[in-house]
Amino acid sequence: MSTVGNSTNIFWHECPVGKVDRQKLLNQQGCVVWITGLSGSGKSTLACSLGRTLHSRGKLSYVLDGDNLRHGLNKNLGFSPEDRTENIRRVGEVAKLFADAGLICIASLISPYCKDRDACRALLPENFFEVFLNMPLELCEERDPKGLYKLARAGKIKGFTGIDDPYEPPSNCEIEITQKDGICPTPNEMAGQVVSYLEDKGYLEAQ
Ligand SMILES: Nc1ncnc2c1ncn2[C@@H]1O[C@H](COP(=O)(O)OS(=O)(=O)O)[C@@H](OP(=O)(O)O)[C@H]1O
Ligand SMILES: Nc1ncnc2c1ncn2[C@@H]1O[C@H](COP(=O)(O)OP(=O)(O)O)[C@@H](O)[C@H]1O
Repeated sequence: MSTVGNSTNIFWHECPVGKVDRQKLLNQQGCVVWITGLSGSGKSTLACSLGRTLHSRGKLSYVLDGDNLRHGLNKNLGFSPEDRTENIRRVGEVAKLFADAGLICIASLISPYCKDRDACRALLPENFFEVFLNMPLELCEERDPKGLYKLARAGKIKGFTGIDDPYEPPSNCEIEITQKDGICPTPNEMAGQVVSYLEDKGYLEAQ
């Protein structure tokens, strides 16, 4: 019997079919690929390209996209530091469940604070891979596909990441994607970098 947070008198139930059984079924290993970066850095593009590449190789993945989750699970959260922390905490817990289900879970959120990303990593230390989409603010702002940077510069959105809210770059990420000679890798190339990493680590086959 345990007490966890505000939950008292609770019990953990084990099921006879476990993560290893599910991984055998899927011929892959469950993990979390956590993509962090500024708005407009290409997180959703990479997440979709990675999902497509894995799918074409017969690997089961699922994308948890920050913007999308804010339409449902996280619709009661805004962009204050406390709400962003709660947003990341919830997605970290959901990602952990997907990884336990045996899936390659691709989480794609700005996740601007190191401590929040580190807390997610601590939920599954062996199977958490942080991908830093390290694109310059100038490029993200030039892309501005939703016009949000323009609104933030005009003071019409307050607390916008990179403008008047901080983005803390990771110091311990597994994969960093950057421009080379001022050129951004294509979505396919970005996905390829992540797939190669997963393949080298043996995640694309059962244990
Ligand atoms: N103030 C502010 N700052 C940053 N982003 C903002 C803000 N307001 C709205 N948006 C839109 O919300 C998307 C980011 O949601 P996330 O859940 O990834 O953010 S966070 O991780 O909680 O910081 C982000 O999507 P992406 O552009 O895909 O990153 C924006 O479309
Ligand atoms: N590797 C890339 N090369 C060229 N354009 C890109 C690349 N990745 C993303 N983009 C473009 O940049 C914009 C922002 O990408 P998006 O994936 O929506 O970023 P984020 O999810 O980080 O906000 C989109 O218009 C997208 O088509």
